[in-house]
Amino acid sequence: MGLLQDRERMLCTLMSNLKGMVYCCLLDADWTMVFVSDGCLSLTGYSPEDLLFNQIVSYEKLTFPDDRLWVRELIDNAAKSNQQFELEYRITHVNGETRWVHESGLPLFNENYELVALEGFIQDITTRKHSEQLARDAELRYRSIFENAIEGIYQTTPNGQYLDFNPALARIYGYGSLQDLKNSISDIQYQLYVDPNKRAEYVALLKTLGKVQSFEAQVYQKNGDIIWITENAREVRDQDGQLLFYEGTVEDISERKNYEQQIEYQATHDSLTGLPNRTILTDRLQQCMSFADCHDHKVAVAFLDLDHFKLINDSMGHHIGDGLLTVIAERLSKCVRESDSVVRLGGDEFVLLLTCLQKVEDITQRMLRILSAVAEPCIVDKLEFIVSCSIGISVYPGDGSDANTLLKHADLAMYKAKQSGRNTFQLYTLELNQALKKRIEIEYSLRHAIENEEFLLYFQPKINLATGKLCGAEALIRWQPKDGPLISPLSFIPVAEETGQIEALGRWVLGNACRAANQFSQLLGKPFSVAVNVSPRQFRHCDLVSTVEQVIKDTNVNPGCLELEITESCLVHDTPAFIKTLHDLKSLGLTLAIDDFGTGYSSMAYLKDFPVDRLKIDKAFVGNLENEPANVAILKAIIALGHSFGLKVVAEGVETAYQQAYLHGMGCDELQGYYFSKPLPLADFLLILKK
Ligand SMILES: Nc1nc2c(ncn2[C@@H]2O[C@@H]3COP(=O)(O)O[C@H]4[C@@H](O)[C@H](n5cnc6c(=O)[nH]c(N)nc65)O[C@@H]4COP(=O)(O)O[C@H]3[C@H]2O)c(=O)[nH]1
Repeated sequence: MGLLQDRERMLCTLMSNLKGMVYCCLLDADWTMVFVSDGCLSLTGYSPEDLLFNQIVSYEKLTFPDDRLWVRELIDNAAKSNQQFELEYRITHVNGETRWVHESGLPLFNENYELVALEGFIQDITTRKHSEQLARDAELRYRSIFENAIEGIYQTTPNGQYLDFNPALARIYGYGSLQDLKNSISDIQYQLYVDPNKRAEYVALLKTLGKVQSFEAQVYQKNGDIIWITENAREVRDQDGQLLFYEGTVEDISERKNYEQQIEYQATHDSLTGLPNRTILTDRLQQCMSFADCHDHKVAVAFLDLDHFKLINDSMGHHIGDGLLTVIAERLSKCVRESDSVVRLGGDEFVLLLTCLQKVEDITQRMLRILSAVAEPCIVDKLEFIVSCSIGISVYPGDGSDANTLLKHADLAMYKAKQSGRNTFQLYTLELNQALKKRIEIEYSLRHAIENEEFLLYFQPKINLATGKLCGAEALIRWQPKDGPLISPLSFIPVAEETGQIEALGRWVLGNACRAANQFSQLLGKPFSVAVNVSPRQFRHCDLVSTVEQVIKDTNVNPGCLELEITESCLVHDTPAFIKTLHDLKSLGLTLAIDDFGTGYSSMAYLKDFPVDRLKIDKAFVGNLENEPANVAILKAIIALGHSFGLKVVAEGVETAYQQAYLHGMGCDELQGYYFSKPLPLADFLLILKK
């Protein structure tokens, strides 16, 4: 008995603590409750007494009106077939709120198997229902985003099969439908990615970082077109950390990529010729060097500069210059192999990177081909031009281990090729480097020397053979650096010529020679002539006539005491302008001499057109008079030629009594040479004059 009471009490406790209502009801129209547990209050808001026997409210009333019909139908059917039932529906709480409930119950029969009541349990599931609703709403919302997103969204297996994707993905990849894409791509790595390694990279990133961001790659569209995409993706794992799939988004960035590529192309290529420009030269060369290292090859860096291009550009106009450059660029591109590069540095300078060379000798053939390709006639604007080029070559690894050194050495060699007469190529050598370094040093210090007036004039006497007396002097420049030995003009005049520094230097010489002539004339009490060397560049580039005129004015020299020595090579340009310059100079009252006669083209024609007074026979013909009988014939011919044009003939470089006597015998007018005196500093020369 005690045990039974205990069980009843335990059941009562259990029922009153249940979160829900235990009930027993009749199957009438009100679902009249004959028993409800204490849970009634929290479920409905009514106390059990209010609901029992429909005291205040019936359960039928509490059932949400829209649900009443189907709830009854379902329970009736279950009861009739003696089955347990479970259902979820709504009730109205006493406070007016609608609550979701879950009911499970079963029919009760009496001993005559007549259905008499229902027994069961009703639980408030509003919170769960809300969560489910929220989840459904969210699912709907996200589905809509998924379906309508502009970005492609996908889930794939780690080994590259699609699990799910949205319409945008199919659209981006050029497929007509989701199904189309699903049927077509079964291996993303090899069917989609242009470079399958990219997919491997993507998977590796996901494995190490768990995600990829802004991962850019090229993929094939259905029709074979290639597009650029960017992907963001992550790994999705289950609660145990097992990898389920990859999930990510795809954006078509072809437009941006194409634009970037276009910008990059413009930045790295020359707009005129379409060749790569200097911005990528170092990188390219670096790549070639690394490749050469791996394959034990050599790389040639050929620095190519067109000869006299500036002249064509300036005289014919830039459109002709541009046309020529385009033609040459095409020819150069055709002369090289696919693995080689042709870069336009700017202006008329190109650099060729020749790869896969086994030995330096291979370069010669290729350079000869380039020289002759460039020298083919070019037709631009229906005009025919013939241009040549000079090429300097350095070879990796022998001539430098980094890009800058190789380029610098190729440039130096090119400079040498220009010096060697152009239309040729020159390989870089160590000696060349040293010589050019020296030359650059001279060029650099010459600039300061001009500013600091580190120059001196030496004077070498000229002897009149008829009288045996001093008849003039040649002014010869010397460079006396502050803390160094005297430098010969042979070292720095050619540099000054090339760099244009000769113009300032020439003005300095002219001024000082005129002042010296004044000094000498004053000392002797009669005009004394000083000869000055005028370089070819002075003739070509500056207004020589007005410079000389100005110097004569400034120094107040007697123009008859100034002689200008022009080298024979200058005279070859017998253009009307050049002849006019000679006449204009002559009209200033000075005298003109042709220097180094016999070493140039010695065109006799110019002797009759040019208003010159003297021929100076080059010392090469005098020096070997004793041993070279041929020189005798030449000397005789030159002297006769000069005299036949009414010119005085001067022989330079007389070093022996024999030479002096011989030249005397041949009728030479004046002599100059170490036999009489070396060139002397001003003070020493004044001493000779005084004697
Ligand atoms: N072996 C030998 N040499 C003799 C003898 N007599 C004279 N000489 C040298 O022969 C050169 C003659 O000058 P150049 O032919 O005009 O050749 C000159 C000239 O072309 C150039 N030069 C010198 N001064 C000037 C200048 O003020 N302006 C320009 N533009 N060039 C200059 O530099 C060249 C060399 O000048 P320097 O060294 O002074 O050399 C001078 C002179 O010292 C001799 O008996 N034997």
